[in-house]
Amino acid sequence: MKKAVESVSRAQSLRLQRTLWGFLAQLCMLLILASMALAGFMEPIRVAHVALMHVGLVTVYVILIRSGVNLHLNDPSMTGAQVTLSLLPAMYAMYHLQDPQLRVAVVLMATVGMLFAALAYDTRRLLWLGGYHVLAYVLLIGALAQWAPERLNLRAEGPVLLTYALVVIMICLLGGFIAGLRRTLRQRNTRLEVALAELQDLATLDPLTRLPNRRAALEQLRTRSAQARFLGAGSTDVAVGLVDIDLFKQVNDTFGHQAGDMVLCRVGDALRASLRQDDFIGRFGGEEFLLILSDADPGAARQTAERLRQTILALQFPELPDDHDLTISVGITLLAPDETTEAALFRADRALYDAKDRGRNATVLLMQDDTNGTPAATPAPHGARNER
Ligand SMILES: Nc1nc2c(ncn2[C@@H]2O[C@H](COP(=O)(O)OP(=O)(O)OP(=O)(O)O)[C@@H](O)[C@H]2O)c(=O)[nH]1
Repeated sequence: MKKAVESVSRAQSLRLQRTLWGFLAQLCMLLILASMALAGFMEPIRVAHVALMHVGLVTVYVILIRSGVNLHLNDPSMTGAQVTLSLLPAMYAMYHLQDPQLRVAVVLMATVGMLFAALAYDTRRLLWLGGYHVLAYVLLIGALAQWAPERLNLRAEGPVLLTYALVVIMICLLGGFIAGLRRTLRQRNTRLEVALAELQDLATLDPLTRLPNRRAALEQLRTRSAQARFLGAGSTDVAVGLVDIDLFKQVNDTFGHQAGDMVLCRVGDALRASLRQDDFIGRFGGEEFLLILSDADPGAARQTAERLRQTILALQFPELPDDHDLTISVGITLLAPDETTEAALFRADRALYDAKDRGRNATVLLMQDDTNGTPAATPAPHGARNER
C-alpha cells in the first residue's frame, strides 16, 4: 500500500516536472515571437496574447496534477492534451505573423512538442498526433487564404507543408522506436528486480524451513551486536542462543528423511511463532537454530529459552507416532559489551553442550562470568543421557 502511494506520488512529481519543461519550451517560443515583434513582423499585443494562453494552459495543468484530478483521466500524464493544446497559441502566432517566411521558425518550435510526446507514446499514437499537427497547419493555410491572403505565399506553402509533414513523420517513427526501447528497458528492469529479489532469497533464506540461513543469521548477529555497542553497554542487551533438536538422527533413521524434513519445518515455524517480532531465529545448520533476542536480561533470556522448549514439547507432529516426544535443548548467553560475536556464540554452544549433557530437553543459560563456574539450568524433565 505504502509502495503504491509512493509510486503514484513519484509519477505525479515527474508529470509536474515534464509540464514545467514544456512551459520552458513555450518560453523559448515566446522569446522567438518577441524578437519577431521587435523586428516589426508581429504586433506586440499578439505576443502578449500567446503568453497569456501559455500561462493559462500551464496553470490548468499544474492545478489538475496538484489536485490529483489527472489521475481520473485516461491518460494521467495528459501528454496528448498538452501537446495538442499547445498548438493553439502556435497557430494563433502563425496566423498573425506578417511575413510568411517566418512561419517556418514557429513551425519548428511547434514540433518540439512532438518530442515530448515521443517520450511517452508508441508509433501509432504519435502518428495520430502528428496527423493532427499537419491538419492544424493545413487549416491555418486555409484560414489565411480565406481571411488574410496578403500574409500567404501559396506557392511556398506546398514545400513547407511537405517538409513539416515529413519531419513530423520522422519524429513519430524515431519517437516510437525510442518509446519501444524505453518500454523494453523498463520490462528488463522489472525482470532484473525480480531476479535480484530471488537471488537475495537464495542467498539469505534456508530453502527447507524458509527461515534465514546461517549466513543471514551471522550477519544479523553482527548487526545487532554493533547496534548494542553503539547504544551503550547494558541499555539493550542481546541474548544469543543455540536451539538443537534432540536425537534428530533417530527421527531420520526411524521415520525417514522426508519425515525429518517436515519435523524440521514444523519446529522452525513453531520457534518463529513463539518469538516476538523483534527477536530473530534462523537455521544455523542441520537441526540447529540460532536465536537472537533483543533487550533481553538474563531472566528474560532464560524465560524465553524455556518457553521455546515447552512449545516444542507440546507440539504435535503428524509425521511421528503420538508417544514420540520430540524435544529441543537450548543453550543461551548474553553478549557482553566487550566481546566478539564469535566468543558469545562459542559460549552459547558450550551452554547447549551442557543442556545435552544434562539429559536433553533442557535449557542452560551461561553468562560470561559463569564460564568457570556453574551455569544456570533448568533440570531435564526426562530424556536419555547421550554424550555428544
Ligand atoms: N531430514 C533432515 N535431516 C537433517 C537435515 N540436516 C541435518 N539432518 C540430520 O540431523 C541429524 C543430526 O544428528 P546428530 O548430530 O547425531 O544429533 P542428534 O541425533 O540430534 O543428537 P543430539 O543432537 O545429541 O541430541 C543427522 O542425522 C543429520 O543427517 C535436514 O535438512 N533434513
